[in-house]
Amino acid sequence: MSAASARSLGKGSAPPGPVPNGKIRLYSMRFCPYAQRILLVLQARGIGHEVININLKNKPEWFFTKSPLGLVPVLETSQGQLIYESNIICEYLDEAFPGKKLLPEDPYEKACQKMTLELFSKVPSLIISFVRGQNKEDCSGLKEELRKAFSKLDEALINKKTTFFGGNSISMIDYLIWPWFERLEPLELTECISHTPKLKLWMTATRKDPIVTTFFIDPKSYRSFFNLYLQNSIEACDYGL
Ligand SMILES: N[C@@H](CCC(=O)N[C@@H](CSCC(=O)c1ccc([N+](=O)[O-])cc1)C(=O)NCC(=O)O)C(=O)O
Repeated sequence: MSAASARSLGKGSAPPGPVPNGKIRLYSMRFCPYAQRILLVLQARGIGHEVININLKNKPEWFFTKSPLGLVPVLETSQGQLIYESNIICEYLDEAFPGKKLLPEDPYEKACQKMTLELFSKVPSLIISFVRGQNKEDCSGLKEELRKAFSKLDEALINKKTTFFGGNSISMIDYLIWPWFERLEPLELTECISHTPKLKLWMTATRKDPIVTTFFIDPKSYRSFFNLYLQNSIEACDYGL
């Protein structure tokens, strides 16, 4: 369905042609947690797509015509429409394509998923600060902030009394937050979930989801990627290919 594992395009590459009819295109990067959200949703919804990986350390000149901030992920439709910001892309995909939705129809249940996303909202910046600060500074403050955010998510699961955040089957909110949980082990941050038993059970259940399994990357590859990324190596985005 896609070429999610293709080498990335960099400076000097030819701009890609229009998106074929009946397809949708994702501009991605293999180790990007935000882009992983989109891959999970595309796969879960069975949406035919293609993937173009972007070398974020050597961006093609044309990429800024697709993404005003030069960030992945970006979605492009066959009508040339461009959509960026991972939350917005996921909601668009869920609405634009027929079939069983990942977001609930019920307005209250939908609001609950958005509130859970708010509880999670500090986690990506805390984790990236930890990645950047590792080996250089005392990260105990960041870890404490992460533990607090994870406690809130644990409480949400306790109150809901379900395996997943939206009920007893996996749904949009689980896919939106999972990519950062996948990175806890390679970053040696699992101690930050030691006090959250329900969240740990959620992680185990989510890790077993066949779609999550399809896009799972092993801890060693993440570590190698992070090392190269922090050195600003132009090989980082293609690590392992
Ligand atoms: N709101 C946006 C954020 C998008 C974003 O920031 N994209 C990064 C790529 S992600 C940066 C990255 O590679 C990375 C790797 C690992 C981890 N982690 O383990 O937590 C976090 C981030 C980027 O393109 N960046 C390009 C650029 O900055 O020039 C959205 O929701 O779409």
